[in-house]
Amino acid sequence: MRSTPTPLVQVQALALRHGEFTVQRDLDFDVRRGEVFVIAGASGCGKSTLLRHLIGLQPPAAGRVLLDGDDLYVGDDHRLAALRRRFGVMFQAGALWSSMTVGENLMLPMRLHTTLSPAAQRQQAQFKLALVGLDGCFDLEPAALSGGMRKRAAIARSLALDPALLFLDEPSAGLDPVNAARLDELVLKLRDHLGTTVVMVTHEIDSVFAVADRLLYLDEQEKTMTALDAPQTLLDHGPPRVREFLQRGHLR
Ligand SMILES: Nc1ncnc2c1ncn2[C@@H]1O[C@H](COP(=O)(O)OP(=O)(O)OP(=O)(O)O)[C@@H](O)[C@H]1O
Repeated sequence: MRSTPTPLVQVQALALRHGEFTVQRDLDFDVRRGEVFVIAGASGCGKSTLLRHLIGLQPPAAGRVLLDGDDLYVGDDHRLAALRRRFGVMFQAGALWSSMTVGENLMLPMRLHTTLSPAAQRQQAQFKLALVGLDGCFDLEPAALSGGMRKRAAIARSLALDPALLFLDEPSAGLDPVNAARLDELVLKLRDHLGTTVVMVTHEIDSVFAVADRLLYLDEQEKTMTALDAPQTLLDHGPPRVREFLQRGHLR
């Protein structure tokens, strides 16, 4: 009998609080290997707070977050740092160090966390830049890139250590439709060509339908998750507030 692999991320009875204020409670879900998993919901429902819990930045008020079966919040900072090296993160601002070239930005995590030679680091950085469609940008300053290019460079940097799991916070925020669509294509490329599992927060409904295998809906009024399924299934058969949320963008 074959045993099922442990889900990459397991969230169990998780409660999110800021001080006394409960943002969300009773969150129970798994992120499966190789899927694009989108976290969605109305503004202020707790998407960013959940993301912070998933990447080891905010210990839960209750419940657990497991990465590959390992509890993120058990043990010392050293252990947490080692667990965090297993995934990549691109924050909303997608900030790169402005004092370094794009290539140096990509090489920095390798310099800090690997034993690769400088030549190998350079080769890896160039490979990652090509992957996100930024060949030839290695020696540029980040300021010379457009907004969409900067986001893609930030994604390339989050891939520096070849993570199996990538967290993206609002990757297409502030981008025009063409660049937003390019970013969606990149997310699908990472999933389909590299087998990367992607957990993504987004407000963009078009993007949800373009990339999400499953969507987790955090309900602001119920203060818990009220849906987890494929976007089209939720559009057709989800709870009323989730259908309304998805229709708003989808019928534009
Ligand atoms: N550091 C904090 N201290 C206290 N309350 C906070 C803090 N950060 C967020 N909150 C509150 O927690 C709730 C959830 O915020 P969060 O930013 O996670 O929501 P969100 O769904 O990501 O919102 P948005 O879609 O607008 O980015 C909100 O009511 C917010 O005001």
